[in-house]
Amino acid sequence: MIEAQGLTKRYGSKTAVDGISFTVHPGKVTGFLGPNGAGKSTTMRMIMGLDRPTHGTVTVNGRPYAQHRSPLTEVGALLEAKAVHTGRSARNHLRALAATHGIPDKRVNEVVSMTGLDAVAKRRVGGFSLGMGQRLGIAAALLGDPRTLILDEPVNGLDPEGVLWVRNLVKYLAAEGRTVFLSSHLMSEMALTADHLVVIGRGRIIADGPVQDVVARATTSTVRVRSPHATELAGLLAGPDVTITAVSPGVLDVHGATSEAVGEVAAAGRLVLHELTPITGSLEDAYMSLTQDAVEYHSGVPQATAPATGQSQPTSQEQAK
Ligand SMILES: Nc1ncnc2c1ncn2[C@@H]1O[C@H](COP(=O)(O)OP(=O)(O)OP(=O)(O)O)[C@@H](O)[C@H]1O
Repeated sequence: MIEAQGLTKRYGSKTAVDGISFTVHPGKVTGFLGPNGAGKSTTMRMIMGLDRPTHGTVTVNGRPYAQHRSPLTEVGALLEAKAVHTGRSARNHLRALAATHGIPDKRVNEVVSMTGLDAVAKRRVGGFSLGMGQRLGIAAALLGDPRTLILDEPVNGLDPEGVLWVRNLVKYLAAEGRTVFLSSHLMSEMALTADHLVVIGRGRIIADGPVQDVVARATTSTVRVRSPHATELAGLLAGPDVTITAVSPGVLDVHGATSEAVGEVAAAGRLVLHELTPITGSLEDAYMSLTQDAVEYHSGVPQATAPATGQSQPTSQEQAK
């Protein structure tokens, strides 16, 4: 478990983290989201005792990181994937790390296999690709078989197979009862991986809750309905809280009514429906809406005239979660 209370970090006049309080619970994957410069890495560094809070406290498994006798068995972290001795082989890098923490060599072989590094374990780390470096960083984080894992952008640079591997790995580790806290800018991936979200912007908490709640609160849901009697149906559905948009001939988007209500109105009016689909916003929609006032570094690229980015629900992947 990770518990932050009034956690604050100032660098000179810049407040990177501004009095945040949150708890990361075991048994779940908690995603840590926020725009560039929001304070995610600074928060993770404070959790790991690498930066001292200006105010407030943060504990891992009940104590500040530095007070753990055997920190590697408590917390494993991937903060800077390339922070390794580039002349060493991957296996020797892990062996050196294991030796200084009293971890047996056997565990090195286990994490090498777990992270798919068997074939390259003898190669010098200096020649590793970004993705291989990420795998090595994750192997190092797992070395102490820790109860808590902190992963800053673990899928950065990984190929699709690697992204899937990280997703399955962190879900497995959480299902074992571990605490998993990870950041990513890939919303679609986070939607598939995380159970819970902490969203920060300009150093402050913007949202903290189960993924579905965060998405539901920050997006509007729509019911897509297709009927040969669309005009008549629109007339029956009309009301002060209901907005109806004609998408194309015979297709309506209804805001302000549930799919059950739309279906019942259609049945009462004896109107045939060819489609009745609840459409919820995506995590990306929610994230954009939540962080719109917290983005410090705006790009100057004009927005594409995108259709509604909402997605049908539930998808087979979501059902499989
Ligand atoms: N050592 C430092 N000295 C001065 N300012 C810093 C330092 N580290 C971070 N900052 C500033 O603190 C703010 C938060 O940075 P941080 O790296 O924690 O953000 P982040 O959410 O991890 O961003 P990103 O998504 O880009 O990695 C930024 O404005 C950054 O410039």
